[in-house]
Amino acid sequence: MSLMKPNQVMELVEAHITLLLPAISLLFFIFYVQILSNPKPSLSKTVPILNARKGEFFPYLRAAWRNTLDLKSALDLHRTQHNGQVVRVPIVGPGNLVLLPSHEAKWLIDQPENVLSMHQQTDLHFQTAHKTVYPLRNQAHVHLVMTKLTRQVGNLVPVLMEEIEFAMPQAWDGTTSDKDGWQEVDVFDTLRVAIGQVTNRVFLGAPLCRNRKLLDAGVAYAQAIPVAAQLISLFPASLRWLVAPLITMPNRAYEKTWFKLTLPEVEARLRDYGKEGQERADFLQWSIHQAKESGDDYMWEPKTLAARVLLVNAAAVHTSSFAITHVLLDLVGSGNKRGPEYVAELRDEIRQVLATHGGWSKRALDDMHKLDSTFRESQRLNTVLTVGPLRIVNGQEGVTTPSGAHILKGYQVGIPAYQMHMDPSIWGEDVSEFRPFRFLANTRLQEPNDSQPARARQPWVTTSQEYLSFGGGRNSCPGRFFAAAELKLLLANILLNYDFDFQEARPPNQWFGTNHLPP
Ligand code: HEM
Repeated sequence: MSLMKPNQVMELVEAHITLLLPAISLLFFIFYVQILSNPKPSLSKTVPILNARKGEFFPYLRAAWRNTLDLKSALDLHRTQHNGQVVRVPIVGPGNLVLLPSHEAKWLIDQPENVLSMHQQTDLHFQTAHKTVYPLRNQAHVHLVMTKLTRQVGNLVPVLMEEIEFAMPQAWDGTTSDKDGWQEVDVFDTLRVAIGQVTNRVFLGAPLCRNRKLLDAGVAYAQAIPVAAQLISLFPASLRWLVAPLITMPNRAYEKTWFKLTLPEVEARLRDYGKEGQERADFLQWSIHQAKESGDDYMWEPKTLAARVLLVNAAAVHTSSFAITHVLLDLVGSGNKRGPEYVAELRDEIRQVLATHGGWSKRALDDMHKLDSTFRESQRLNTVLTVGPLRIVNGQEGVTTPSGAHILKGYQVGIPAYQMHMDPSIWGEDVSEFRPFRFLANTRLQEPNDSQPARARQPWVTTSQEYLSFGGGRNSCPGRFFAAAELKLLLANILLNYDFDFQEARPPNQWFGTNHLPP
């Protein structure tokens, strides 16, 4: 996933303009040649190209241009012109992408790694072989998120709430109120700092999690990874080793800042490891323990440990900042009638559940069904996964999909997740409306003669072949249980402490390539 807002891409580009300018004309040339050379022609003969127009010069290149600028319309074409069948999608970013019919989602997410590989896709997408990220040599952090962090969510609730109560008055400090007492806030820019702080309370502990330079370096790193990866992937494979050290210079700089600020803490923890009373309950400490148990010296190195936290930080902070931004825009943009009703219902639920449970706890969060449904609905409409889950065909002989398409080894396959989330036959005729309580019990509107039993409530973290915001199958987002707890606590805090100037509509999202981002 490339997770940057276009204005942030511009800021990054401006910051490195001296490096980029000399390369830009060369890049265009290489991109042109790469596209025209069409590395795997045998597939394109049998599989139509999405958005290519008959009789046009350079159809592949022009389709790539159109798909990159407006993937949303291209996905509509997939449904209307190609009847949702297998198509090839030239686009800047993923490259060599083949879109499968929505009904093959289950087949896709059920495939084992040796048939369709998620990890090869991540490596290719982020060009990890060219050191866009610090070389960690294994995926131990994914395992730790999936097991230790997820199991600890209940114990972390009080710490998360404490940090939220500390972070929010700083994020929305009220110093720029207008004469009526309202304060206009840039939701994304202010809440990404709060999310970074709260997340790192659990990753690194206090007071380090409140260091603004550290938070900024973490966010800048998360932005630099996909930018560098995309630049590198414009070059032919044989030239990448040459250009990558230049392109990844910003990544090295952010790592350096992160190391400077975190290594003293990491080294102190390593010195104190095993001493009585020094055990901390955070991701860094769990990583140290994991490294010790592994017996692998490289995992035990201070830089490896610090970089592991940095990488999980990159996976966690951006996605969660988008989610909180979207849900607030959805609520506040629900209009002057419905908006206050939704907020009042949510506040009632939060207060009632808190009274029943005597305060914040995991069980209290689990009982806030309306709050949970609000996030699930907002992420249905605003999924970061527009096409996906993406996997790379791994088998030597390629793979044959249930509908009979043979896809060659090395191609990426994905499902039109956004289209699936907007399909009226799944969600009902009001599919494009934000209905925060859609996911309470009896999700599917029950027709009078419907023989199907009504569905049980689906919590936000439940992935399925129809709901793909957190990906799907065994590789779906391992951080979703933590993310859901953190974000629900944050939204509850905001709802209980702030009022909103409701709007008749929310500002539209931005699309660039496969990115689907808040305004
Ligand atoms: C609302 C917030 C979040 C969203 C929407 C989100 C979404 C996703 C998606 C779509 C994927 C790819 C799954 C696939 O291809 O099937 C993913 C992977 C991942 N996410 Fe999240 N994520 C969120 C929060 C987090 C948090 C808080 C963490 C860490 C604590 C995290 C850690 C990861 C990791 C490590 C992976 C890669 C897993 C692997 O390599 O197997 N995510 N996430």
